[in-house]
Amino acid sequence: MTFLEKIIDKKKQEVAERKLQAAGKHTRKNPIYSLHQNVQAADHISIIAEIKRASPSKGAIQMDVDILKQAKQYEQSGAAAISVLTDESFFHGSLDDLKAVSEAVSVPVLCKDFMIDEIQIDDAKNAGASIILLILAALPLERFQRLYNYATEQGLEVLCEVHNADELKDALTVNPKIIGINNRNLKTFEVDLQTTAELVQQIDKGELTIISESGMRTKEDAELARDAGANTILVGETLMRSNQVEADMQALQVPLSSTKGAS
Ligand SMILES: O=P(O)(O)OC[C@@H](O)[C@@H](O)c1c[nH]c2ccccc12
Repeated sequence: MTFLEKIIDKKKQEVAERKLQAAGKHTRKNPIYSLHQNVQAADHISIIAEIKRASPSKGAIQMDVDILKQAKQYEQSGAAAISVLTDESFFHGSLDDLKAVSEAVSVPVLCKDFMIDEIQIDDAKNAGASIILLILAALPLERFQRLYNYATEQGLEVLCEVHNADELKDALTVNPKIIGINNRNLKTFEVDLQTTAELVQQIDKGELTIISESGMRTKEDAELARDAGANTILVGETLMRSNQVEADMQALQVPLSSTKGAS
């Protein structure tokens, strides 16, 4: 069984238990913000900065992080959105984290979880998310399409995450505005930044938000993503371990017009 399969099995149990509880009260306090608009307006690579205490591939990253302090630093450093891991069992996050962050900042917040059911989308919206994640590797095509439509009907943006050409082809069936290319294979945890370059070629970019996700550490990595054709990067571990978040984010926000070939 791959890790992704283990996570999805557990998620199915959690969703079944969740459905036995009463519907969540509508306690959302913040408006919905648009990542896509932020990205289109920027003249540099946009950053989705992630709050991630731990992960199955890395174990503990920063368990005792002050998430509000971290989120505000991300916002002040120009984050186009903030990603909050909400999975409890494998990533030590929660919807309470997402709610706290959403109420503390004025940028869109991405609910980073393994979505398999509409009820998770309702809960994410209720907690303050502006964007949800749908992972093609974790969903049959028809389920992906339904969840995509459901989330957009709720006014949320959807990050459609792919890792190979087949998943990309499936994602494109919904005409997504936001495509994330995960450089980390969620089945093997291997990271290869070339994944972005290989898959971007197969997208008619137009006005899409194209995110290179995972394994971003340096300015050179951001330049590689940009030169491949991405306009956004999603950065977790590097920023969680950084003791100079603002400087690191500055360095990663490389200008969008590549200077390649200029004399
Ligand atoms: O910490 P990194 O290598 O910067 O990666 C961030 C992000 O891409 C990663 O957390 C991620 C990408 N897709 C996911 C799906 C589920 C959980 C986590 C993820």
